[in-house]
Amino acid sequence: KDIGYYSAIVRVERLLLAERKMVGKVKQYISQGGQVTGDLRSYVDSYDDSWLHPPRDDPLHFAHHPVGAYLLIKRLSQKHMKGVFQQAQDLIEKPNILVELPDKEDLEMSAFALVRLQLVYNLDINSLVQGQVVMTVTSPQSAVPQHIAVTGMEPTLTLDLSDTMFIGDVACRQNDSESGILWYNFNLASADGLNSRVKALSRIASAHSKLKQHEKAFAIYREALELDPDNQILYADYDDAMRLAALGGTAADEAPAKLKASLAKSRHLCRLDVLQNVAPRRGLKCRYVRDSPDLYISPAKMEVLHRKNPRLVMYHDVISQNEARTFRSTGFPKFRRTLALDGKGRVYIDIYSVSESGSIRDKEDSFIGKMSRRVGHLTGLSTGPPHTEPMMVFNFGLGGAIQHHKDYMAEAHKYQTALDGNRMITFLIYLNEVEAGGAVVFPDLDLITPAVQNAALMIENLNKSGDNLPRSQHAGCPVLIGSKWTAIKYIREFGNEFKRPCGLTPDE
Ligand SMILES: O=C(O)CCC(=O)C(=O)O
Ligand SMILES: [Fe+2]
Repeated sequence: KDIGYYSAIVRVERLLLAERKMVGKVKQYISQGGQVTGDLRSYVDSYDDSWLHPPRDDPLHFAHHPVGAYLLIKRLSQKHMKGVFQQAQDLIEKPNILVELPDKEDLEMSAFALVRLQLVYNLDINSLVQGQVVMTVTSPQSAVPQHIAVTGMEPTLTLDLSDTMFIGDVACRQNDSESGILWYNFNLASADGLNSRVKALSRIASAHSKLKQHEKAFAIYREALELDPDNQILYADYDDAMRLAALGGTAADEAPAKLKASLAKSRHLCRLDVLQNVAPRRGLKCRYVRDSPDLYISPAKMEVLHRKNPRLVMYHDVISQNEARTFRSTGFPKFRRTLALDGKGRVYIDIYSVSESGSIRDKEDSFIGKMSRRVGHLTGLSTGPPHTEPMMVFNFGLGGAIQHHKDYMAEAHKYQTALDGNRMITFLIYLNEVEAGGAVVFPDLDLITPAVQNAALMIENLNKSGDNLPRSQHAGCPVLIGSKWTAIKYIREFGNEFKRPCGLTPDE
């Protein structure tokens, strides 16, 4: 599937609105004495009315909250919902509310988004099941972990034991058994009877077995068998685990070690960003630049974040609120799942990098052409033909992020860059404000760049001699609350030989 509800939050927003509209209309119809089928009736009756009245400052709040988005997708991915929506549509005729409903993959991947967010931000699962986003922070100074609330409690956004069990199962299926155990442990701690206790234990044991922690797995199977000595399935599972251990491993490969290690590189910066923003943001240091004649009338406000190797500059107010909106609506119809590029120049889906994006050439759209030229004016570089990449517009998905990477093409697939030269400069424009998460971080520089609406981040990927700057590697932190939109213009080397000539020394 190349689009999905989990891979762009804007789709969840639209789903939320479609559902809200449908429920409102049906309730009105019923209150006027209209008759509806049982399915439709029980659906609107069980719809939580507080979802009809979101907080005034964020009408899309339930799509912007990770638990809200998960619950919405869960509710509407149930098989009978298609029929329910069809019935509602027949009653109402106009306006058209029928939308493509989420499917099993959307549900699975929105559960996995919760796994990722929990992992990256060290979220407290006991709080998350009550709709509260709370980070667990362990500091060297104190033995007791501290809890820092990012959002308040939300009684309408609660997860039950079947949700946490499902989320644990999804984590294990996506080869993150360590996270799976955390979620199952919640079930174990909240088990209210023998059956649920045994069920949680057997899931935990099987996860340990997958992680090749065989002794631990055996001990937990034995604990479960003591509670439920006649459970034949448990015996069979225990047997399987012993056979696997004897064979020296498991059939399924616990693969994400590499992915998780790469995640760990930027994780502490992502956590720090959210923690800093719980406290008031620090003041910014700006200066005005007039590097190009086009900027004499309206100079750009420029903030140097890193002087060299690589040079990183934040330009403030490069677009207006209206232009940000036009960017978003121009990009959306072209959206497809963003693919990652491996070291050999092949594309693949990275389950830890979730966004959708679309690319638009300057010639295709006059607004985009105008924005490209503005990027040219701001950077003093050529963004026009013949050597240019189309503008890219992104919206991140649930827990959407981008794993750390370098924007230039490495040696291995230089052939891809032969026509236009390598990606010399990345110009990243923030099209909205993200409530929590979504910062761009530079692990080698220990630097967090905040997402500031209408501002742009300029990243130098190559030095003036065209050498790669590996310290430019960066990651986009997972979106914790809100929705993240960006536009990116990658500026190539060719066509800019005279605008950005070699420096006086090779390392400039
Ligand atoms: O938007 C972000 O957070 C970073 C995106 C990025 O680095 C890229 O697409 O090259
Ligand atoms: Fe990048």
